[in-house]
Amino acid sequence: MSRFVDRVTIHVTAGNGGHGCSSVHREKFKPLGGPDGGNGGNGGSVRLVVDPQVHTLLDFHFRPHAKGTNGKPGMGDNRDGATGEDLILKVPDGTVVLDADGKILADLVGAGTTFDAAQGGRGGLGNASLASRARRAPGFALLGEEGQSRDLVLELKSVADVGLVGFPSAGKSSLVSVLSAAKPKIADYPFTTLVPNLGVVQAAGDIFTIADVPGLIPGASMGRGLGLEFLRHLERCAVLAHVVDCATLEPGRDPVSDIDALEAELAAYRPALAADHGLGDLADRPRVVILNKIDVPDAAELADLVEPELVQRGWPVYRISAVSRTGLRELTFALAKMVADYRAAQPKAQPRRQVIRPVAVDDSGFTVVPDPAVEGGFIVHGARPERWIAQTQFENDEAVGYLADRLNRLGVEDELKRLGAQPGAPVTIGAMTFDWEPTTPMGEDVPLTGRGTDVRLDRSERIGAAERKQARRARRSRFEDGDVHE
Ligand SMILES: Nc1nc2c(ncn2[C@@H]2O[C@H](COP(=O)(O)OP(=O)(O)OP(=O)(O)O)[C@@H](O)[C@H]2O)c(=O)[nH]1
Ligand SMILES: [Mg+2]
Repeated sequence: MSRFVDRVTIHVTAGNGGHGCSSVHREKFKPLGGPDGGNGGNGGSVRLVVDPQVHTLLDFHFRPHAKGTNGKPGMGDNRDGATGEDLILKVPDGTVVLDADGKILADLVGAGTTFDAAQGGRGGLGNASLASRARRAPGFALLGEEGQSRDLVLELKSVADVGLVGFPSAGKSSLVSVLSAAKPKIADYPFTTLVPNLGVVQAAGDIFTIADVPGLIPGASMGRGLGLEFLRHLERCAVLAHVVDCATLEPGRDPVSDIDALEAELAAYRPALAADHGLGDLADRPRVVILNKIDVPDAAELADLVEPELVQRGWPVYRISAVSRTGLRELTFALAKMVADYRAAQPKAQPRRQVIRPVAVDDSGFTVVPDPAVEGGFIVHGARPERWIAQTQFENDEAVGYLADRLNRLGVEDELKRLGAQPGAPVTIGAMTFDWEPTTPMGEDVPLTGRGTDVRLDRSERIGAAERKQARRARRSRFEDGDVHE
C-alpha cells in the first residue's frame, strides 16, 4: 500500500503564445507582394481531469511542476505557428482544488470532470492579419502572450466506502491491517495514526475500501485533537463503522458512552461541502458497531453486557478481535453487503463532461489612476491595455504606433487628457512605463496614413509629386540658360 498523500501544492504554468511573424511576400517580378507573416500558435493550457483509474495525489508529490507546451511562432507565406499541446493532469475522483490562499476553486467529482488550471497564452497576430485599409503593409507583428502561471493546492478526501470512527487506541489501524494488505502503524499510545490509511478489502467477489483515520475525541468538531482533520476524511464514506474498545480501563468510558460521545461529534460537524453531491449529513450514513478486543476476558463480558442495548438502537453489532483475528469473516461480509446496498441506492453517477473554468471577468474596461509613486504620473489598469503592452515589440516604431492607436481607440488617451496628464508624463501600463506623448496634438486631427511608417512617429521626408515637378522645371530652365556648361 502506497502512502496516502492527500494534500499537495502544485505549480502550473501554461504554454506561451508564439510570436506573430512580420514578412513580405516575394516573387519574381513582384518584389513587394504584400504582407504574408502568419500568426503565432496559442500556448497549451494545463487542465486537471478526473480519471477513475487514479486514486492518489502521489504523482504530484513527486512532480509538482507542470507546464504546457509553447505555441510555435508564425512564419512567412501565411503559415501560422502550431498550437501548443494542452497538458492533461489526471486527478482522482473527489479532488478539491484550492488557490494558494485556501479558497476552494472547484470540487472535481465524476469521471471526465475538467478544471482549467492555467490558460495558455494567445499567439500574436502576424503582419498579414494586422493589415488594414489604413495600414496596408505593416512592418511589425504582435508578440505572443505569456501563459498563465499559478500555484494550486489539491486535496483529496479519502473516498473510502467504510470509514472507521473511534477513540484513539480503539484498534482501528489494527483492524485495517488484518482486513487488508495495508500496513498502518499500530501502537498502544493515542494518536498513533496522523494521516488516514486506505485499505482495500476483498470479500468473495466484492471489493471495498476502508479508511483508517486518526482517533476522535470529544470536542473534535470544534477542532480538538486531530478533530476536523479527522472528520473531513469521513465526509465521503458510504458506511460509518464505530470501532469500540471493550478493554479500556479509563474511568468514565464504556462502549455505549464512547459511541454517544462520538455520535455527538458527528452531529456537530458541518461538512464544508455538505450540499455538493447529495451525500447528505453524516447523520444519514448507515452505521455499524464493531466491539473490539474481545480476546481480553473482561472485554468479552462487557460486550455481552452492552450488546442488547446497541442492537435495540437498530445498529448491527459485531464482536471481533483484531489481535486474535476472530469474527473478521462475518464482519467483512456484512460490510461488503452494506456497501453494495448503499451503492445500489445511490443515483447512478453519470460520467460527467463538466468543464470548470475560472469565472470570466469583464475585461473590456480600464481605469486610469494617478501614480502614487511619481508626481504627475498615471497608472492604467485593465486586462486589454495590459495585454496589448505585452504584445508590443517596443523596438519597432510601427508596432508602437499601432499600440498607441489601440489605446487611443479604447479611450485611454481621452481619459489621460481628462485627468490633466501633461505631455511627457510617465504613464505605466502593466510592466511598462513610458513618457506619454499625445498621439493627437490636442485638438488637431491627424489624417490616416497609407502604408508603412506612422506619420505621427516620423514625419515623412519623401518628396511629393508637386515638388518633383518643380525640380524638373528648375533643371530644365537652367539647361536652357546654358548654365549647364558652367
Ligand atoms: N488485546 C487486543 N489489543 C488490541 C486489539 N486491537 C488493537 N489492540 C491494541 O490496541 C492498541 C492500539 O491499536 P491501534 O490499532 O493503533 O489503535 P488506533 O485506533 O488505530 O489508535 P489511533 O491511531 O491512536 O487512533 C495497540 O497496542 C494494539 O495492539 C485487539 O483486538 N485485542
Ligand atoms: Mg491508528
